[in-house]
Amino acid sequence: MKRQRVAVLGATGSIGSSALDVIARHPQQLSASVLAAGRNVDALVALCVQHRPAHAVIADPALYGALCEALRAAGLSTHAHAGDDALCALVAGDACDSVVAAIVGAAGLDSTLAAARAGKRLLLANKESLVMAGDLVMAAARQAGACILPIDSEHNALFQCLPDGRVSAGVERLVLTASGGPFRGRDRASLASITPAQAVAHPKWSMGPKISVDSATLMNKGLEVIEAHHLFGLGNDRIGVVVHPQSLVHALVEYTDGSTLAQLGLPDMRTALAVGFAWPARIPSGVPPLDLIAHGRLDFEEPDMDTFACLRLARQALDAGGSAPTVLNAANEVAVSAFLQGRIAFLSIPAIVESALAALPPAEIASLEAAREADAQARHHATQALPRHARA
Ligand SMILES: NC(=O)C1=CN([C@@H]2O[C@H](COP(=O)(O)OP(=O)(O)OC[C@H]3O[C@@H](n4cnc5c(N)ncnc54)[C@H](OP(=O)(O)O)[C@@H]3O)[C@@H](O)[C@H]2O)C=CC1
Ligand SMILES: CC(=O)[C@@H](O)[C@H](O)COP(=O)(O)O
Ligand SMILES: [Mn+2]
Repeated sequence: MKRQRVAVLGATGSIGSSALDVIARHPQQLSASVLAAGRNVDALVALCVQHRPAHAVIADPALYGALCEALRAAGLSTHAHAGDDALCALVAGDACDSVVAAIVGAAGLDSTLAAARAGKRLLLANKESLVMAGDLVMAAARQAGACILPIDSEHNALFQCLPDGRVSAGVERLVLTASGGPFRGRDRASLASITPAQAVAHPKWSMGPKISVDSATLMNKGLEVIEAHHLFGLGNDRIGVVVHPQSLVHALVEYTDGSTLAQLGLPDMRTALAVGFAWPARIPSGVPPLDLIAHGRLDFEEPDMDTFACLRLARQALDAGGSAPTVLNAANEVAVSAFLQGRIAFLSIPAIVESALAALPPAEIASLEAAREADAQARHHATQALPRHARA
């Protein structure tokens, strides 16, 4: 494996931390050459002290001075940058060979697209960019010859279970597993008083707050169905979801001959990241092997789409096509953020997403501008809806 210089976008987050852990295990093969974060200068500089990247990027331009000063105070020669344009230029330029796209939300779209357009090895965790503008990202990667390595655990699992990571003749169906989240088995009435702290307490995975809430509403699985559609080119009807509370089987591929191939492993994202860095080779990730005897059992059940309406809404958006998934994603981001701030109730999340989808008919997404416009309209609609859902 050639030594890769890696840009880690979202370095201060959960995926960023797992990626840096794997990189640090392989100093001969991997180095972190660019580290990027949103607003957390202290955490970013602490990572720079540890990993000595050539470049550090803070998204908020108002924090550029603070970043320069903190790097200087730490005695580092790391070059400071600020803003999305600077990040996209670094991602597309000679500073890195591969890019871990792990910024949370639609904020990750431009840098993901920049990596795809520049033909980089793209370790894609930021599922929202595919939901928002999947046709554009996939087309850009195809045109530039960028290799997309799915990092989302289910899609990484599918990639591993498919020959050459692609759907070809003989593949019948893809099946994503879902943990069911912290409220699996609960009825709708019991979800009315859920607090942010309860919603982010994922039973199996340690993740950032936004994706943790998405797992609790099952929106995460809905986003993942759309993500799988773009990555593997199959329709809604050939992408199944099965609840598997142990989170040990990450996804399955059903073949026409009756075979089902599955990928199993402990719920630790370092495995998917190691696959992304090394594929088609394999490198140690720090994750221990799965001891099936110790775990004892694997359970599977149907998802409850009446109680957890977000999965149903995401499937409807995929069927509606055009801007509907973009609207779904943007309205969900606004609603989840308001929920995390304690401004709206847990059950208002699907209500706000549903109302945005109903209010904004699907439009064609033929350009990045069209995706941005649909995203902005949905954010506006969802933001306007917040006062009607305000908690007493
Ligand atoms: N965590 C997981 O196990 C998994 C995550 N994913 C996906 O990976 C992505 C990251 O998730 P996760 O690591 O959990 O999230 P976290 O909340 O833990 O981390 C988010 C990262 O994004 C940065 N960030 C936030 N806003 C901006 C912005 N406007 N511009 C640039 N950077 C920004 C944050 O920087 P700062 O610290 O400065 O705010 C932080 O580094 C998401 O798309 C998620 O869906 C997919 C599968 C599994
Ligand atoms: C680790 C990962 O890939 C997450 O997306 C995970 O799938 C979340 O778990 P849920 O199955 O509860 O959504
Ligand atoms: Mn996932």
